[in-house]
Amino acid sequence: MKVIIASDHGGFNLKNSIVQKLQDTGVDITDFGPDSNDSVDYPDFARPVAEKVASGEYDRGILICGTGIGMSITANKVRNIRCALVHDTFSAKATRAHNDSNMLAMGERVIGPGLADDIVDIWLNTEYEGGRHERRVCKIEE
Ligand SMILES: O=C(CO)[C@H](O)[C@H](O)[C@H](O)COP(=O)(O)O
Repeated sequence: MKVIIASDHGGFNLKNSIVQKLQDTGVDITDFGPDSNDSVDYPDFARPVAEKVASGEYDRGILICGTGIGMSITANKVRNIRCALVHDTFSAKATRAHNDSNMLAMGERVIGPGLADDIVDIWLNTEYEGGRHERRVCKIEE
């Protein structure tokens, strides 16, 4: 699975710690940036990353800002993106199983790195259940 990640300045430290963790566990992770915690505008990172996931260049995308909200709002404007804003492990599992989410957004100012690592691990490793959920996901795309 090919994964791409980006942040703004508000999510810079959490992004780096997630990149390190995923690299250590052998995940194919691409860091889209930024490379410093200088102030940047989250749509400038969310949109291109969402487009790379929507095009199939990457299988999944992870976006981190201060709250995750601006990133998720932006990503969900790209067709075929289902970006879930998640700050708990139950939702991480549910959004993969039920929504087939292909992007994950989190806020560095909301949760700590330990919980974020657990969320990422669950989100990357939970399969979509299909079945009754397929009809609903299709309606989102329509
Ligand atoms: O988009 C956001 C809120 O929905 C993010 O939390 C941003 O990181 C935040 O707005 C950035 O705020 P700052 O005061 O410029 O650091």
